[in-house]
Amino acid sequence: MSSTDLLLTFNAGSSTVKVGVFSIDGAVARHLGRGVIDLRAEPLSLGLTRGSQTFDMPLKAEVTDDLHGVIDETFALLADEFDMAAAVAVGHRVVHGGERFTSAVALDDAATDGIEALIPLAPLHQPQALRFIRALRHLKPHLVQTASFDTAFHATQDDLVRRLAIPRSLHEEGIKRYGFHGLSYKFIASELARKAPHAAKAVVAHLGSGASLCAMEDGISRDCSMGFSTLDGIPMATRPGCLDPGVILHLAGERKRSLGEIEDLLYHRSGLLGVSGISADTRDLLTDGRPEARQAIDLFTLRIAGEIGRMAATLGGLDAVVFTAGIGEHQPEIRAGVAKRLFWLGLSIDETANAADSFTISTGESRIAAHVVATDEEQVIADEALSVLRAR
Ligand SMILES: Nc1ncnc2c1ncn2[C@@H]1O[C@H](COP(=O)(O)OP(=O)(O)O)[C@@H](O)[C@H]1O
Ligand SMILES: CC(=O)OP(=O)(O)O
Ligand SMILES: [Mg+2]
Repeated sequence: MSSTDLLLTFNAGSSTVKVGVFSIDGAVARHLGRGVIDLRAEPLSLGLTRGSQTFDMPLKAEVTDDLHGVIDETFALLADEFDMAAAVAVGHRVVHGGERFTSAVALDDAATDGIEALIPLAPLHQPQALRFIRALRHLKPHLVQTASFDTAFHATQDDLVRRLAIPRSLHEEGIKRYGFHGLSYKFIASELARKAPHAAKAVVAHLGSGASLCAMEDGISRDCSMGFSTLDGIPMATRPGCLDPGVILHLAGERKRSLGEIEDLLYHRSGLLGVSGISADTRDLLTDGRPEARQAIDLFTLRIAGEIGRMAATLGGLDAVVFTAGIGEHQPEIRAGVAKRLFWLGLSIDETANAADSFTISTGESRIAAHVVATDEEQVIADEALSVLRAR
C-alpha cells in the first residue's frame, strides 16, 4: 500500500446507499469525502460532500438488478474529485453476519456465499449489499473487497438476553436475538469513551429510517431492541417494531393474507408511514398539522421511552441516554418527546442545548445525562477493512 492509496466504503441501508472515500495513511483511514444515493428517488442523484462543500450530481443510470450503470456512473463522478486509479479496496456494510461472521472478513467466494445464505434472515438489507459486492467484483475485479457486519458488535451479549422464549431446539438452530446497527454502536462506543468516560451504563438510540436501541456497559453491548430481524423493537419509518405475534397468525389464518403480502406490510407499509398514512419521514410529520401525523410521532417517542426503561433493567441502572443517526442527530422535538416521558426516571433536558444539537443536552440537575453524537458507520467500515487488508 502506498501512502496515497484510496479505500471506498459502501453502506447499503434500507433506503439509501452511503459511499465513503478514504485515504490510507499507514494504519489510519482518513475520511476524504462522502456520498449518498437515495435509491428510491427519481431522478437519481449522488449528493457528494468533500470537506465543507456539498455537490448534488444527477445520475443518468437507472436502478437495475445488477446496479452496473449506477456503479459506473458513481465511479465516473467520484473521479472528478478523487484519484480513483489509486483505489485499492472497498469495504461493505453487511447487515447480517449470523453466527458465522463475528468480525470483518475479506470477501472471497466462500464468504460471499455465506452472506448470501443469510438473506432469509435480513430480506430487506442483505440482497442490496450483495448486489454491490457482485457488481464491484464484476466491474472492478482488481479491488479487494471486505465485509463488516451489523450483528458482530452484539456478540458480547449474554445467552439469556439472546434467547427468545421458544423451544430450546429452535434457539440451537439459530432462531435467537442477534441485534443490528452494530457498526454505528461501535462508533458511538468509541466516542463515548473519549467524551463521556463516566457514562458506564448507557442506552444509545440509533434513530434513522431503520431504528434501534442498544444497552451498553463500558462500551460493550448488553442488549439491543432489534433481535432476530430488523423488524423488532421500536417503530421505524416503515416497520412496526415488535408486534404481538398473534397479529401475524390472524392475518395469515383469518384474513388469508399471503406471506409476501405480510412481508410487504411489515417492511414497507407500517411504522410512521402506516400509523400516519402521510409519510415515513419525521421531517414531514413534524410539520404536518393533521392529528394522524402527531399520533405517529407520539407512538414513536412512547415506544422509544418504554424500550429505554426495559434496557435500564437489563443494565441494572442508567447513566446516560445517547441520540444518534438522522433523526437522533437532527430532530430536537423527537429527543424532547422521549426525554419528557423519562422525567420520572430523573432525565431533564436543557431546551437551548437541545435546540442547538449540543453534545450534552441534559440539565446540570438531571440524574441521567443525555447526549447527541453524530454516528459514522463508514469510518468503522473503513477501519475494519484496513485491519483486514493489513492482516493479509
Ligand atoms: N438533516 C436532517 N434533519 C432532520 N431529519 C433528518 C435529517 N437527516 C435525516 N433526517 C431523518 O433521518 C432519517 C434518515 O436517517 P439515516 O440515519 O440517514 O437513515 P438510513 O441510514 O436508514 O437511511 C430521515 O428519514 C429523516 O426522518
Ligand atoms: C439494520 C437496519 O435496519 O438498517 P437501516 O437502518 O440502514 O435500514
Ligand atoms: Mg442507516
